[in-house]
Amino acid sequence: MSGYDGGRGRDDDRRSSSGRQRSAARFRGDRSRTSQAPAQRRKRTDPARTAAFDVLREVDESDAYANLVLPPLLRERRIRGRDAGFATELTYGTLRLRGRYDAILATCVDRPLSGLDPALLDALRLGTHQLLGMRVPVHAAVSETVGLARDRVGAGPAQMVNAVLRRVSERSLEEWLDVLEKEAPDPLTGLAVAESHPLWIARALREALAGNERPVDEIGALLAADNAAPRVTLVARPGLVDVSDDDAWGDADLVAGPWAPTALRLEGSDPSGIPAVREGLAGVQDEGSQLVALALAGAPLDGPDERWLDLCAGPGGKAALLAALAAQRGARLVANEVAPHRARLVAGALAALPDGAVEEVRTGDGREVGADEPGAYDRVLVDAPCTGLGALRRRPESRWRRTPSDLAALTGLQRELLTSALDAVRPGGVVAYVTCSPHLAETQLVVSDVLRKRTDVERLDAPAAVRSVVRDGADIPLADRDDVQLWPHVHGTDAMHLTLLRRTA
Ligand SMILES: C[S@@+](CC[C@H](N)C(=O)[O-])C[C@H]1O[C@@H](n2cnc3c(N)ncnc32)[C@H](O)[C@@H]1O
Repeated sequence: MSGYDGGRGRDDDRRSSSGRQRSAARFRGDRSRTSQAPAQRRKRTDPARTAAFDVLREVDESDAYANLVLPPLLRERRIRGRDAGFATELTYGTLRLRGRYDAILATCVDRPLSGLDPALLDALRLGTHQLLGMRVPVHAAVSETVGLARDRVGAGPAQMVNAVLRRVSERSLEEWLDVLEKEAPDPLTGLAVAESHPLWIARALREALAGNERPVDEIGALLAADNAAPRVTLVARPGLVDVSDDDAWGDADLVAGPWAPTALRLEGSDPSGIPAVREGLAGVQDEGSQLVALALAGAPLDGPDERWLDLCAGPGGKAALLAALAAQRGARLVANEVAPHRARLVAGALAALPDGAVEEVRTGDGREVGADEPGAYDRVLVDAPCTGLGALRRRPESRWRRTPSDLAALTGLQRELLTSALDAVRPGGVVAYVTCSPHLAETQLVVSDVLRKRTDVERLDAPAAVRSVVRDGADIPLADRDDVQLWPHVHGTDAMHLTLLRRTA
C-alpha cells in the first residue's frame, strides 16, 4: 500500500459525475461539510479513507456489521480497484486492531480515550492503522487523516489528530508492542492488548486450547490468526458442479483447499462473477464448515438413511452442502430456521438443488422439533447459535460487541436445541453438534450436560469421521479425543467444534 495517495486525482472526476456527495450525507458526522466550499472539500477528503470512516461510524452508532455496510457503500460511491482495496483493508484492519491501537493512543493522548468524541477517536484509529498496520508513508497518513478529521469532525479535533498521529509515528509497531508488553500486568493481558482481543476472550480461548489438548502457549498464534483476513473459500457442491468444469469457474484463480475435497480457495476476494457461484452450484463457505457437514453425512449409520434435518439452518450454507450430499444417495433434507428472513436465505441457498433433495424449508423453533417429530430423522445437524468466537477473523467488529453475559443465554438455548435434536433422531441415527466457537461452555460443557441427563445416547469417534472425508492423502492434525476442534492457526479454518452422537435406544 505504500505510496497510496488517497486516489484523489482519479477521484475528483468521478466525484463530480457520480452524485456521491448526496449519498455520503446519509452518514452522520458530516458537521463541517456544508460550511465549506466544494473546492475545499475536494482538497481535504479522500474517498477511500472517507468510506472507511463512515463505515466505522455506522458500526459504532448503529451496531452495523462492517462486512454488510462497506461493499454497498463502495459500490454506491463507485470506489473501485486499488481505492476499494485500500478502503477495505483500512476499515477491517482498524476494527480488528482497535484494542491494540487504543492502548497505543492512550499513551499519546492526555485524557482518557472514553472522554473523546467517538468520531475523533475513530479518525485517530484510522490514522494509527495507516501508520502501523499499512505502511502508508507518515506524511500521507497524517495529512490525509487530518483532512478527513477536519472535514468530518471539525477544525479543532483535526489539530489534535495531527499532534497525536505525529506522536504515534515516532515509534515503529515493534517498538510500540514492546511498550505495551512492559506496561501489562501479566503476559496474557499483554498478549490480549497486543493482539487486540478483549481479555475475557483471550482467557476463554486459552482455556479452550487447554481443554482440547493443545499447548496453551499457542494462544499468541491463535490470537494473531484472528487478525489475519481469511482467504475466500468456495464449496463445490457435490453432484452440482465439478471442480474440473472450466465453464463453471470462468477465469477464477482457484486452488484446492487442504482438507475438504469440496473446498477451493480463491485467489482474490470477489467470487460474485464466478458462474458456479451465481448459479448456486457453489458458494462461499469456510473449509471447517464444509468438513463438519461432510463428517455428519459420512458418519456410520445402521438402517435407513433417508431423512435428514438441519435444525438451525439459516442462512443455509451447510444445508446446501447437506442437501447436495443427500441427493447423491436418494435422501432428502428438511431445513428448519427460527428467523423468517433467515429461512428465506435458506430457501435461496437451496434453490439450485435437484427436485427431491429438499423436503421442506420451514420456519420454526428448533426446540420444539424433538417433541413434534420424535425419532423422525436419520441424521440431524445442530449448528447452534453461538458467540462466534471461532470466526473472529471473519467479523472484524464482533469481538468488541460480545460480552461474557451472552454466554448464559446462548448455552441454555444450545442445551435445549441439542436435546430436541436427540429426540428428533431415530434410535441408531446420528446427531452432529456444531458451533463456530471453541468456548468450552458452548461446546464440551453443553454436550456433557445434555448427556448426563440421558441414557440413550453414545458418543461417536468424530476425528475418525473427519479423517474419513478429508481429501486423499491429507493428514489432518486432530487431538486424541472423541470430538473435534478445528483452529485458525492450525488448520486455517474457523474454530469449528464438532461432536457426533448416536441415539442408542
Ligand atoms: C450458526 S447459525 C447456523 C448457520 C447455518 N447452519 C449455515 O451453515 O449457514 C445458527 C442459526 O440458528 C438460528 N436459531 C436461533 N435460535 C433458533 C431456534 N430456537 N430454532 C432454530 N433456529 C434457531 C439462528 O437464527 C441462526 O440462523
